[in-house]
Amino acid sequence: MRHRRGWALKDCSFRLPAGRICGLVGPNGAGKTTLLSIAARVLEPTQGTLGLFGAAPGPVDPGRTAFLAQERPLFRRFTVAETLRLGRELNPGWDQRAAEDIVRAGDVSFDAKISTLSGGQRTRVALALALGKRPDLLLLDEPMSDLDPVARKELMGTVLADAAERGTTVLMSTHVLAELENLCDYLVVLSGGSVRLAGDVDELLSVHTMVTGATEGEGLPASLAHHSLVESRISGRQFTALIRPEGPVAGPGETDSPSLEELLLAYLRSPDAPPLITPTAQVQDQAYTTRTVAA
Ligand SMILES: Nc1ncnc2c1ncn2[C@@H]1O[C@H](COP(=O)(O)OP(=O)(O)OP(=O)(O)O)[C@@H](O)[C@H]1O
Repeated sequence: MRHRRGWALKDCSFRLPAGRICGLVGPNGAGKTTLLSIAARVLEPTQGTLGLFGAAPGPVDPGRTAFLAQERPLFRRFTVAETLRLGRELNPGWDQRAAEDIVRAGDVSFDAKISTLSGGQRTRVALALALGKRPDLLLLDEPMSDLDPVARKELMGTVLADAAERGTTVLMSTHVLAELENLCDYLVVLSGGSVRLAGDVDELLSVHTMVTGATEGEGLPASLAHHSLVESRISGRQFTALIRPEGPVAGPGETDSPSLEELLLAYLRSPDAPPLITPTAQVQDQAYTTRTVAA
């Protein structure tokens, strides 16, 4: 996706298997909203293609995708009840009860006008609208940003339970790294419009190792040079490094598995680290990658 100021997304190819809950992480301006908007067909990419639901790129039933956009676009003059009614009339597979349950759980009045709702309440209604559609693909742009901690847990629990029951694929951007651990089983990290990391969370964690120990001289131990270095920090005479081992990790220092938050922080701090796209996340079919959509 190219804007007048330059590329918002470039060399951005990955595959998200069906039924996975995928966290989309990256610094401000990395291209997360752009990617979600392309997936939701709100934006047409300048180049490249998007394939949905295992089909070759082409028209898809818009009812199969729901998008919770960052600005939560709702009609301000509608009441909550009218908003849900709109959802019901526009979507053949609409589930009124599921949508109402989400609104009710937040004690939001069905008679309240959207313009009078708080940011978090608006997010709740927008999420009710998205989940009421019963989508196969749920695209969430920073769903937790204006929710209080209790509402976050409750609503993300609803999303997860719903996805588990119906096999929904979820792609969710967030800056709340600590909470991703309990939410996602798949991950895409963007930086500068490109994919830095993509794949199954367990697989990504298993191919990385944290090493800590005493520095050699003032730097990292020479033995670490045999591995791919993602990030290292030196504090006094101690170092901490996140590596992708290229064999057994020998030499001084203790090794440990990184937490998901440690893994993500290391990649976010080091945009020049070598990218890693695991085999399940690689695009196999050339048709998905090269066709020019619009001049
Ligand atoms: N309509 C536009 N015109 C010009 N540039 C744009 C436009 N929309 C987005 N961009 C640029 O594209 C890049 C990616 O923006 P995007 O909103 O996708 O980032 P993001 O990862 O969602 O950021 P954030 O975490 O701040 O929400 C940014 O550099 C942004 O300035």
